[in-house]
Amino acid sequence: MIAIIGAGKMGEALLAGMLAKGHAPGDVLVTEPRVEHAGELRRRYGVEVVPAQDAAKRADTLLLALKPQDMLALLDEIGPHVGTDRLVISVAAGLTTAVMESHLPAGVPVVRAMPNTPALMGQGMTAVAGGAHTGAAHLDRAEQLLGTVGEVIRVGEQHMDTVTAISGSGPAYFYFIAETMIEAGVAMGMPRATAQKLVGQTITGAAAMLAESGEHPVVLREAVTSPGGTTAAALRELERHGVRTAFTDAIEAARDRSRELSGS
Ligand SMILES: NC(=O)C1=CN([C@@H]2O[C@H](COP(=O)(O)OP(=O)(O)OC[C@H]3O[C@@H](n4cnc5c(N)ncnc54)[C@H](O)[C@@H]3O)[C@@H](O)[C@H]2O)C=CC1
Ligand SMILES: O=C(O)[C@@H]1CCC=N1
Repeated sequence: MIAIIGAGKMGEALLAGMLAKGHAPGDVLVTEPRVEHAGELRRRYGVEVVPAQDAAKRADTLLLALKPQDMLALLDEIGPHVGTDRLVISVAAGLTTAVMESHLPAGVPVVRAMPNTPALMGQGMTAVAGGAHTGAAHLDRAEQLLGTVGEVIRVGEQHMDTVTAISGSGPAYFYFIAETMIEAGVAMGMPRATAQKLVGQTITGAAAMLAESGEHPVVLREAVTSPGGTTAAALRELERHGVRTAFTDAIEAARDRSRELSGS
């Protein structure tokens, strides 16, 4: 039995993705304190919504998807019901396995995972790192579970704040670019629906080329950039406005915020 504790944006994406990939609703418990949302989850997915302590007593794998700021109080609440035969997987940004372990009984295995919202479409990217009490079987279990909603890689925990900044937050950067491109088209007089279609399929096509060609993005970009043409004119403006530096600084800020959240 799996329990998803905290079914907000990320928890619900994982829930929906897992059910779509064949997990039976009867094998998944959910804890969600927002009463109205809990009712919606019951109706939409046919899962049982229970208090956190019940979820902790009944499930062998606990997938924690609360905000980092709420996590330690939750661990203190469920800790007495979590034995060393369970697996705790947290997707919270920043929180280290060591901090979480210190709020659970000694020896409870904790995996720190960082998924992203495309998990909802079975296209997630998740990185996992083990803590002091996780063995190969625990990481295999986490990888198998999160692998139902996309790809999984294992990293050393020292890389998890960088993972969070790149792939955890990453979808938002692409949505930001998409939004900006759509607005540019609209500003030039194009109907919004047309701009949205052009941008959506351009991102999908570019992503497919990147994924399937195996080429470095620089090579793919050069193939778009005709000598003396439109792309060169556009890229010159992006460089003039420091967009490359802005992205690097943005990703560093996300990494630093993730580190700060470890003290939640
Ligand atoms: N949104 C995203 O793209 C990603 C989020 N995460 C992580 O997922 C976690 C949740 O983030 P979001 O889903 O964005 O936030 P959210 O605010 O949408 O979801 C948090 C959920 O936890 C529930 N909750 C609050 N207290 C609770 C308690 N005591 N017991 C059970 N549930 C409780 C809330 O009602 C809410 O539904 C965070 O730790 C975040 O770092 C990780 C990867 C990506
Ligand atoms: O914004 C956040 O803090 C979470 C973690 C990664 C994506 N969303």
